[in-house]
Amino acid sequence: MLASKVTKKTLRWRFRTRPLTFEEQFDLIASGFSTSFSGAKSFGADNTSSQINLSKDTEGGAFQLRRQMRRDSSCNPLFNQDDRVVRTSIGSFPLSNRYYRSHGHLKDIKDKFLGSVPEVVKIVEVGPRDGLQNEKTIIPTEVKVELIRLLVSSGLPVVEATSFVSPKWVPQLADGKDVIEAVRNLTGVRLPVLTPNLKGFDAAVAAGAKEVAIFAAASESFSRSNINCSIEDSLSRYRDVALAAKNHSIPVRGYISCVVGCPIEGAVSPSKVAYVAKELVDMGCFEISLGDTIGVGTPGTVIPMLDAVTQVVPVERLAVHFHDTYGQALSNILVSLQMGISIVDSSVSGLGGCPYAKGASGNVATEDVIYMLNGLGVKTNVDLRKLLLAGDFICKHLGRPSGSKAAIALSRTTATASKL
Ligand SMILES: CC(C)(COP(=O)([O-])OP(=O)([O-])OC[C@H]1O[C@@H](n2cnc3c(N)ncnc32)[C@H](O)[C@@H]1OP(=O)([O-])[O-])[C@@H](O)C(=O)NCCC(=O)NCCSC(=O)C[C@@](C)(O)CC(=O)[O-]
Repeated sequence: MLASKVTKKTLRWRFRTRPLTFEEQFDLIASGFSTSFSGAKSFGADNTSSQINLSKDTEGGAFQLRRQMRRDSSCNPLFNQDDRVVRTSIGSFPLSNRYYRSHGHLKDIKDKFLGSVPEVVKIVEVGPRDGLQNEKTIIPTEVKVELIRLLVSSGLPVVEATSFVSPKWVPQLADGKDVIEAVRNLTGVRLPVLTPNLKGFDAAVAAGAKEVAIFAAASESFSRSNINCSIEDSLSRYRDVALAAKNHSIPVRGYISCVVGCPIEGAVSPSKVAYVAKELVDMGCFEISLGDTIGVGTPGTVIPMLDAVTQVVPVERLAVHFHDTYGQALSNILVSLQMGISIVDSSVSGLGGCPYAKGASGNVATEDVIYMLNGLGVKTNVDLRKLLLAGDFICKHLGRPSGSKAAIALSRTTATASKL
C-alpha cells in the first residue's frame, strides 16, 4: 500500500516513473493527502499534461510535492482531467469532459445487461424553441441567436431554432423570422422550426428555414388546447404542409404530444400514439418524436407505448422527447435506448415546458443526457464543456440556476476538487 509508508521521497520517485494508479490515488486521499490541480496546457488529447499538487500536514509541518504528470486516460476520472478551467456564473468548469468514463470491459457487460443500446445517439436540442417558448419574459432575439450559436459550437447535430406559430398564441417566439435569418447560414447543423400550418410553413421557408417540424397529439383534448383543432383536423392540415414541404424538398419531422399522459384526459393508450405516428410517417415525416409532454411517464408506461409504435414505424425513425416533471426522464431515455431508439430530444439546462400543458416542467437537460451517454460510452459528438458554457449563458440571462443536475454538480465537484 502506498499510504502506509509514504514519504516525500517515495512520492517523488513514483510520480517520476509513472502516473499513479486508480488505487494509489485513492490511497493518497485516504491517508490524508490533499490534491489539487493547476497549470495550463495545450488543447488536444495526446499532449496534455496535468499538474497535481499534493500536500499533507505531517509532524514536521506541511510539505508540498508538485509534479508534472502525463495525462493517462485510463486513470481515475477524479484525476483524469486536463487543467484548463472555464469560470462561469455558477462555478468553474474544467475544460476537460469531467465524467466517469466506461472502462474497456463495459462492452461485454453492456451486451449482457443493456440490450441494444446504440453506439451512437443523435441529440436533438430543443432548448431555443421548446425551452424559450415557455419563458414568462420575452428573450431578446440576439440572446436567442447567441444561444443557438453556442449550442451549435458544442457539436450538437440538430438545434431546433424557433417556431412559426401564431404570435398571439406564443408571443415568446414571435421573432422566428429574425432568428432564422440570423442563423440560417450556420454550417454542419440542422436547424428545424415548428410550423403548425401552411401559413407558418410559408413564413419559415421565406425566412430561410431548411427543415420544419409539425406537431400533432395523441390526446384529443390536448390537440384542441394546443393547436385549436381535433387530431383528425390537425392531420389533414399537416398533410398540406407535408405536401408543400415535399415540393420544396424540405424534410419534415413529426411530433406527437402526450404519448403516455395528457393533462386533461389522463392516461393515453399506446394504440392512439401508434395511429398518429403511422399517419405522420405516411404523410412523409422522416422522423417521429414521441413527447411525454407532462413528464408523467415511467419505464412502465413508456415501454408499452414504444412497443406499440415500433410495430408500425421503424425504430430508427423514432425519437423520444421526455420532460423531467417527475424525475423520470433519464430512466425513460435509458429504456428507450434499450429498445433500440437512437434519437433523443433534450433541452440545454432543462429549459422548457409547453405553454398549453399546465404543470409541464422543463425538458430533460441536455447536459444530463450527455453525461449519462458519456458514462455508457455512447457517442454523441457533443462537447460537454462547450455545452456547459451554452447552458451558463442562457441561465445567466434568465437569472436562475441551471435545471441540469450534471451542470450544477460539475461546477461543485470542480470547486471541491480544488479545495482537497
Ligand atoms: C395552430 C394555430 C395557429 C391555430 O390558431 P387559430 O387561432 O385556431 O388559427 P386561425 O387560423 O384562426 O388564426 C388566428 C390568427 O393567428 C394567425 N396565424 C395562424 N397561423 C399562424 C402562423 N403559423 N404564424 C403566424 N400567425 C398565424 C392568423 O393569421 C390569425 O391572425 P389574425 O387574423 O387574428 O390577426 C395556433 O393554435 C398556434 O399557433 N398554436 C401553436 C401552439 C404552440 O406553439 N404550442 C407549443 C408547441 S407544441 C409543444 O411544445 C409540444 C412539443 C412539440 O414540444 C412536444 C411535447 O413536448 O409533447
